[in-house]
Amino acid sequence: MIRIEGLRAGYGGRDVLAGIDLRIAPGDMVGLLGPNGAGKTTLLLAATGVLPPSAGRVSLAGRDIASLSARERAKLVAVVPQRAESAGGLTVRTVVRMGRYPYLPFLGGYGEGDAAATKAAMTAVGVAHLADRRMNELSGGEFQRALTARALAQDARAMILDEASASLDMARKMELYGLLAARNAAGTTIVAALHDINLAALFCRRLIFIKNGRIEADGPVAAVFTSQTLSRIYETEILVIAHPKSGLPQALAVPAAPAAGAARNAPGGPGGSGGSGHHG
Ligand SMILES: Nc1ncnc2c1ncn2[C@@H]1O[C@H](COP(=O)(O)OP(=O)(O)OP(=O)(O)O)[C@@H](O)[C@H]1O
Repeated sequence: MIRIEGLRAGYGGRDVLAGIDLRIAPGDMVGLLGPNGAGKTTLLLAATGVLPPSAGRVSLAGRDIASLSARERAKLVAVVPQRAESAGGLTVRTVVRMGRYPYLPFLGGYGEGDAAATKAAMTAVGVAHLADRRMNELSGGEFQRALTARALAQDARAMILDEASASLDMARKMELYGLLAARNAAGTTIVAALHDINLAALFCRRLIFIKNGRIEADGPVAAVFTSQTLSRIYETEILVIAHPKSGLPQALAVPAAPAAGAARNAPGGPGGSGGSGHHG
């Protein structure tokens, strides 16, 4: 679905990506992980044709991205960007409906099918009740969900999400990734950059770790989500345990120095089981 060869890209003449080679198969669900400033957003911007590469090439569904029109590209890939665009005074419904533009007939307007797809997308991410609200009057999480609804309405073959869950609470994260997993089961390729490595381990099949503009680890969750790999990539001690319900790996960070709350909050400690918790 997405093929990246020798990709170098960056800003102001300085390359951030040091030559990335990557293939994402149709129907895969991939988590893109790595420390702050690693190059995840840069990779996604270059992979979607927003940031011109300084070297290498990107193809979508077998076609060079540079040869695709904006409409053709939009039918192949829908993007949920990390940086809040200025959607200003536009309503949520208007922004979500913009996802339908690749299907607009020549000189025609939006039809009933577009209205239905817009409504279905807003309902799916739980922003239907905000349809008439302006984008600049939304909370961070609502704003992110509106942009996700726009990408859903776009009904593209792949969805690329850059930190689309960053402002979401735990329940909304589960909802969003459950929704993405359902889309993926229906055939949509999903690539999501995120910092929540545990969320990635629960929902993605393949994890790609980027660090300093290079791929540091890449493989099925069970192969790469290990204490050794995570500790090396994030340069801090990380333990991996099995999720008690699903058995999937989950990470626990270990504070370098005893955490202030450790004694107080430990079972048996003054604030632990049996204690009332907050004393003064
Ligand atoms: N518009 C820009 N102009 C100049 N440098 C930039 C720009 N955007 C990003 N960078 C730099 O490029 C590098 C990679 O940034 P990028 O946003 O791709 O990282 P990231 O892995 O997505 O980080 P994060 O997890 O913090 O979002 C960083 O050093 C960053 O400072």
